[in-house]
Amino acid sequence: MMAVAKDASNLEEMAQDLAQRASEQLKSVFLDLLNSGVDVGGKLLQLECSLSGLRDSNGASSSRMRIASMELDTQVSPPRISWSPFDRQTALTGLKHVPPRKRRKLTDSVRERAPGPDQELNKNVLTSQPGSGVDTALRKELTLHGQPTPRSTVEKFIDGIWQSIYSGIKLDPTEVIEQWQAIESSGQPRLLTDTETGSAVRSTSVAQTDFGRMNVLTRKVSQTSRTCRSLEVIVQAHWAQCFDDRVVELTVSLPRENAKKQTIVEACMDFSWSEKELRNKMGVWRGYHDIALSGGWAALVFAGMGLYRFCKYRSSFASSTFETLKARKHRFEVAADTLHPRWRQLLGIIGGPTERKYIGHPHDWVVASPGDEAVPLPETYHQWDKNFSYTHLDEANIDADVWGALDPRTVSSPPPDGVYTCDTCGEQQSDDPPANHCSCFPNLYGSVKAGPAPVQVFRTPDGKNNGLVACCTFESGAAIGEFVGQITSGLANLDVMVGQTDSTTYQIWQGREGNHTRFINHSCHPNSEYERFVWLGTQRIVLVSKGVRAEEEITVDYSDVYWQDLDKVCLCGHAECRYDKRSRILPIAPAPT
Ligand SMILES: C[S@@+](CC[C@H](N)C(=O)[O-])C[C@H]1O[C@@H](n2cnc3c(N)ncnc32)[C@H](O)[C@@H]1O
Repeated sequence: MMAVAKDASNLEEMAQDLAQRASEQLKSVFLDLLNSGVDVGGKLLQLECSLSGLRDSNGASSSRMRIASMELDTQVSPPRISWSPFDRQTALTGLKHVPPRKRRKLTDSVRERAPGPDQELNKNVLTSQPGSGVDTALRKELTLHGQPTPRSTVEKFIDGIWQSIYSGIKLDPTEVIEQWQAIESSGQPRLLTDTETGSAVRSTSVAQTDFGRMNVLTRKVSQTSRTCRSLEVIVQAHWAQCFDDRVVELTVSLPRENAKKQTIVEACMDFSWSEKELRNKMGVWRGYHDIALSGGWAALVFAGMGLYRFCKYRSSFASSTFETLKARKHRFEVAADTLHPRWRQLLGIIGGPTERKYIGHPHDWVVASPGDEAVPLPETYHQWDKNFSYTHLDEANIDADVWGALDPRTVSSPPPDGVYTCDTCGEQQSDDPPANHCSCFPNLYGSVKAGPAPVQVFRTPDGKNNGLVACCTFESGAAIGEFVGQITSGLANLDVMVGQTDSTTYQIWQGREGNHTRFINHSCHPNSEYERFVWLGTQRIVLVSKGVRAEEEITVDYSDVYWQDLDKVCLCGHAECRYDKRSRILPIAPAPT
């Protein structure tokens, strides 16, 4: 496959687009070849797509760029197809160098069953003592499980929806109204400060500078523009439905073809467009309509930048695409309703329902089987505890009855100069982002908070009750969350994490309060692991991805210590499961605590 670009500035965008489409087609070319029965003589075949630019931005002729490549190895049985994705860095500038990074990984047990009265509390699973089973983990940023992760166009489209729902930009129609009122009252565009709109004001003096004010204005205009764009696609999708309704209306007195023609003429008159222009737009708007119909309005409203292209080229418009979107409809709605409480008001413009369906914290809802509505979290524990409730915490809660004013996780007293240094990277740590230079887990510590982790509590189909599913990819080395709960001691016969510093042993219990890490199930082949980390002199337990794909269940190894005295069967389903054959087979996992 060869494509030619006239202008080098378009090359990269064109390459990305072609790479996406080519990668989907190359595989079927190879599969056709194999199915046709052609004898390729036990060879290694390579199929490559490249893009050539006639000249670069300086007018010089530019070289060929490899955008996709696939290998067919017929030396093995069955033949193996491997794929190299388009990588901008590789294609344009050579391989990006990612420096290895030292990490403290917990190689021993992480979760424990709190010992009963006859057991000793002596399993020091988390310890900051040197030489205690700590080793180094290297960060792999570009791969998952060491493999490139090809994503189909539909998967990328869905990724875009999740990223937009979880991005810091709130989709809120009141922003548009406030901006409009400000323009009306002063007769010209005016900067609304955060105080005027009731939002949190940044405490630093930067907020008072021209730059700070410009940041606020730019954010507001971006938000406004995004909201208007959402209104636009809602209206256009609804227009496609109204078009069909009008055709049906006219069909009462006209043959169907004539009715359609007349509807087009009516629309061309109102839009002042030629029929060709209208048909072009109609194709795209019908795409918006089909997305809203299958994935719900949230799928359309939060679709990322690729929406127009997705609907214009329609290369993925197959029934399977719409089934895929339909299966995620309620998942999108749970996230959209809880993170953007006012987004449904946008539907008011077409007379659609504006009432929120899912109220509360994103993890107050358990997403269920594809197509089913989400259920309130407490309901999923009623069979064990009719009064179940769960409080979502951002920070650990220290049990004052046990510890008083002391935080047992403290590993060092405040340095005389007040400056904490990271044990891992050696850089200065601070809760004040401009003063912080440690970027070990930037989504958890020291940076401006990026919002909640893109994960959902889901109903497992195999008897583990709930679990945690990733909405977006977590690259290997990325933090999924801190193990947050009640910092206590002396609990018995409950699931706890045991932590230990040089001087103290403590328990973290997530039974009634904590965060999303509480819902993570065990697997004998997990895709995440716990690492200990010290932030501002306090020990933290961080769940770190080993390469979690979007839509995959997040799992961790609870360890032998957890399972050894437990009368439970492991339901992880892995071929090398260590605890699937226990003395007693239970139909459903006992009450998670
Ligand atoms: C921390 S909770 C995990 C979330 C839990 N599934 C829930 O619904 O709340 C730990 C409990 O989940 C269940 N569980 C986790 N992993 C499991 C596995 N691989 N096999 C069986 N049960 C598991 C056990 O009941 C365990 O006590």
